[in-house]
Order: sequence, then C-alpha cells, then structure tokens
Amino acid sequence: MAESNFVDYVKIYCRSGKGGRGSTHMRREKYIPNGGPDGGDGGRGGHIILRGNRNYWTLLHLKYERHAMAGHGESGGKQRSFGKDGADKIIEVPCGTVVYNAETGEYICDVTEHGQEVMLLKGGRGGLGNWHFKTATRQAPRFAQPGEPMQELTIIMELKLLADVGLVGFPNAGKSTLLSVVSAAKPKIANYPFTTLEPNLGIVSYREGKSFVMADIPGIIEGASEGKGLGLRFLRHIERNSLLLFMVPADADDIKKEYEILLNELSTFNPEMLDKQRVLAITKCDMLDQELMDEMEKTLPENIPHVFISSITGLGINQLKDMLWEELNKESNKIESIVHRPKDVTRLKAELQEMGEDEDFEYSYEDEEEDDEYYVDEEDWEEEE
Ligand SMILES: Nc1nc2c(ncn2[C@@H]2O[C@H](COP(=O)(O)OP(=O)(O)OP(=O)(O)O)[C@@H](O)[C@H]2O)c(=O)[nH]1
Ligand SMILES: [Mg+2]
Repeated sequence: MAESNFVDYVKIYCRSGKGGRGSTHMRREKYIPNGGPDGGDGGRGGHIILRGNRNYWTLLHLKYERHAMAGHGESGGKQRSFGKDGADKIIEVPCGTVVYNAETGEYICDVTEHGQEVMLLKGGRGGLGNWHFKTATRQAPRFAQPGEPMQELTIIMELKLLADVGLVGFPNAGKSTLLSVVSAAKPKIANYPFTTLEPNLGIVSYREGKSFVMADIPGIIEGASEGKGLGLRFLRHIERNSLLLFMVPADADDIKKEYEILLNELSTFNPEMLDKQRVLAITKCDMLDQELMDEMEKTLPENIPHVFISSITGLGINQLKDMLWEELNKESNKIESIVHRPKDVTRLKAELQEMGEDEDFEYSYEDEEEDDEYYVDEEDWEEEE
C-alpha cells in the first residue's frame, strides 16, 4: 500500500526520567571544620505526559518518533542545593487517541479533549540529600538517598475519530458524494468500489450556525470483520460516533439484506455498535420515481428511521439533516457510552505487522551511569577552600 498520511496507529517506547540522587556533601569551611551534612536533594525525573491537541487530526507526527524519553533529575549539590528536575516529555496527540499497553493489550487511557493531560509515566522522585538525616551525632549521615528509578512502557496509540455521524455502507453506495454535498470536504468520488481508502471528516452546517461532524470511511463488505476488503482497520473510527448513518443505494438487489449484512459486520467487530442510534438513507433516488419509492417503502427494514435521498438532485437532503440533528440531540445518544476492552494481543500484533510497525525499539543504556545505592561521592568529602 502506498505511503499514507492518514496514520491512526503508532507504537512508541516511553521512558520517564529517574530521580537525581541526594548529595552526601559534608560542610567543611575554613572556620567551620565540622559543619555537618549539607548535601541537597536530587531533582525529580521528567514525566511522560500525553496532551490532547485539536490541531492534530492524525498520529502522523508520531509515526517516526518511535520513542519518547524524559530527562533525568540532576543530583543534589553542596550547601543544600537542589538538583534540577528532568525535563518532562509531552506527547501531543489528536483528540480521540486511545492508548494500550503494547505487550499485554491492556487499555491504559484515552485523550478526548483539547488541552487534556494524562500522566502516562511518572518521573522518579529525587533522593533526599544527607542534610535531612542530620542527627545529634552529626557525623552519622555519610549517605543520601538515591533517586527513584525511571519507568518504561511500550504503548500502542490508536486514533478513533471523534465525529458525530459515521457513514456506513458498501463501497460505491455514495457515502463520499453525500459528504461532499453537505460539507466543504472534497473527498475523492468515483464509480468504482474502494474509491475511499482513508477516512474523511467534514463539518456539516445546520440551521442557525449549528453544525456537526460527519465521518466518511472506506466501504464495508461482507466479511470485513474478518479482514476482507479494507477490513476492520477503519471500523474503529465509527466506534466513537454517536450516530450511524447506513447508506444503501436504491439499485441494490435487496436493501434489507444489504442493511443486515452491514449491521452484522459491525456487531461482529464490536457488539456495542448495536447500541448506537441508526438512520437508514436510501441513496441515488434520482433513479426512482415516486411510485417506485412507495413500492420500496414496504420492503425496508423495520425499527430504523429511513429517508430517500439523492446527492445529485438534493432530494431528501434537508430532511436527512433534520433527522440526524434530532437524533444527535437526544440525551440517550450522547457519546461516552464506549467501553474500552483490552486489545486482543494476537490481533494487535497482526495489525502492527501489517503496518510495518512491529520492530521493537532497542534502547541502549550505554550512556547512563548506574546509580549506586547509598552512593558516596568522594569529591563531596573533599575539603573546601
Ligand atoms: N445517480 C446518482 N449517482 C450517485 C449519487 N451519489 C453518488 N453517486 C455515484 O455513485 C458512485 C460512487 O459514489 P461515491 O460517493 O464515490 O461512493 P462511496 O460510497 O464513497 O464509495 P467507496 O469510497 O468506494 O466506498 C459515483 O459514480 C457517484 O457519482 C446519487 O445521489 N445519484
Ligand atoms: Mg468513498
């Protein structure tokens, strides 16, 4: 597959900073021969923090990152001086990013709002300098605390677009065409299946300056949940939608059957998809006359509101927008009902391999000096001028 700019999946090795060690310095000035311990505290190691940023729409900027490392805390110094804290590493992510543990598939957190910050890995606390351990005997504290160790974690970040309405349909159903007439988005449209290879988002303006976001995803075919066609790779982008708009063309052999196949694929992917509100649009109705529509009406699936539309003539488009808006504003259809289950690790691995993301990041500890517990720096004991 060609190199794509729509990146919704990345694997990153993360490491927080370790805490700086406390100093064991002894105060020895000219006229104060036994000044006692005055070693300062080590600095805190840097955190790894995720921050939601609405200016990002994909994870592309993280694709080649591969690792995120925060700075280590510096050691404490003489005269109770504190070591500097290690620099935090902030990873900016688009809203709708879900984070999993790459080894276990366990769900860790998600970032849904602009400016929202999630502490992924805490930096180690700095060790206390020996002045804290001053006792009556003064001489005692020839040690200070080491800093707390760093933490490591390899994560998978997955983007789930945060659109209000998700378009669900077989290839060629007219999904992209609809998006292009109700929003300013300019998706590719053509008379062959799988024209759309990546999700497109559009803002649909409604009356009085109100608007909602619509996501056009690649077409779904029977067996998609087992990997057929473009497979389930893009289904996750409609997991977050509060409303699903099913689209079946008027010239389909059996509208009801096509609808059921789509529904079945979604529920195989994630049974919670069935909890979402649905609307059915019969597309390309410029090919029908009123008589045919009345006839067709009787064969449609029950329990789902439907509308006949044509993106070409504009038939039913306003009615469709009204229906979508009404459904979106029902209290029962607010999002956040989504339950995060752990990822199936084998599936995760397969997905990663498919994306060429499965090489493990090797981290070298070569440049790092080891913290010796109760480390005593000889220099600290030298007499000063
Ligand atoms: N007559 C008619 N043709 C339409 C209408 N809407 C879309 N089409 C045609 O149907 C074909 C497929 O349209 P697309 O919008 O690309 O379909 P899609 O569902 O996005 O297809 P994939 O991206 O392949 O999943 C194109 O040739 C469109 O011109 C319509 O309302 N009436
Ligand atoms: Mg399309």
